[in-house]
Amino acid sequence: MIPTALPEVLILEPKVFGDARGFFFESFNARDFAQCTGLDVSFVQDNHSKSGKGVLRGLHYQIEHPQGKLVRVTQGAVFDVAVDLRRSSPNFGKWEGVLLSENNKRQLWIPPGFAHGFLVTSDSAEFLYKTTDYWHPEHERSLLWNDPAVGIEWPIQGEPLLAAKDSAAATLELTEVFA
Ligand SMILES: Cc1cn([C@H]2C[C@H](O)[C@@H](COP(=O)(O)OP(=O)(O)O[C@H]3O[C@@H](C)C(=O)[C@@H](O)[C@H]3O)O2)c(=O)[nH]c1=O
Repeated sequence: MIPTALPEVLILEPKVFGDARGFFFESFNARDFAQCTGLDVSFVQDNHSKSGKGVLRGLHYQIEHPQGKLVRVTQGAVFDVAVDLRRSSPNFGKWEGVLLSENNKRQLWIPPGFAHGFLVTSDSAEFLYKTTDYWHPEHERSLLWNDPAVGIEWPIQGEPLLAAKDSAAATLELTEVFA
């Protein structure tokens, strides 16, 4: 496990077994996850998306039923970002960005209370993640990806491809946050 600048956001690197056939690794093991993170969480939903180069999804969170997310990339590469939205946190409004790719096989743990998003930096990317709570569309919120008050340094020149809801997302000043 590799810590990040945001102490609750963790990078996990699975042990990959390569041989003449290809590779094998345990992409999730509940006992190892609990042991190496010290967390007692259970995952209830798995999601899978595919996106083209320059697509930016996020920055998403649920203001009620907040989800912890364990995210990874099985094809291509993304710049994955978490933003601490807990007002009481010393890191409120701070972000962390990590390259996740099919090659490095890194996984990122994003706890409840954080917004999450990613930018596809390869021609396309398949993105898989586990969540600790179910999707509650009525509680979904989007933080504006390029809010200067957050200042995420996205590795992009020009404009990303966004969903309408993400183009119209709220800034940190105006969005609902966690206590
Ligand atoms: C998130 C979600 C969406 N959907 C549906 C709703 C919609 O018709 C379609 C696409 O949804 P979205 O546009 O919200 O997909 P997307 O923009 O990929 O949303 C995801 O973004 C990343 C960054 C996250 O962190 C996730 O939690 C999630 O918010 O899928 C579900 O059925 N279940 C779900 O859990």
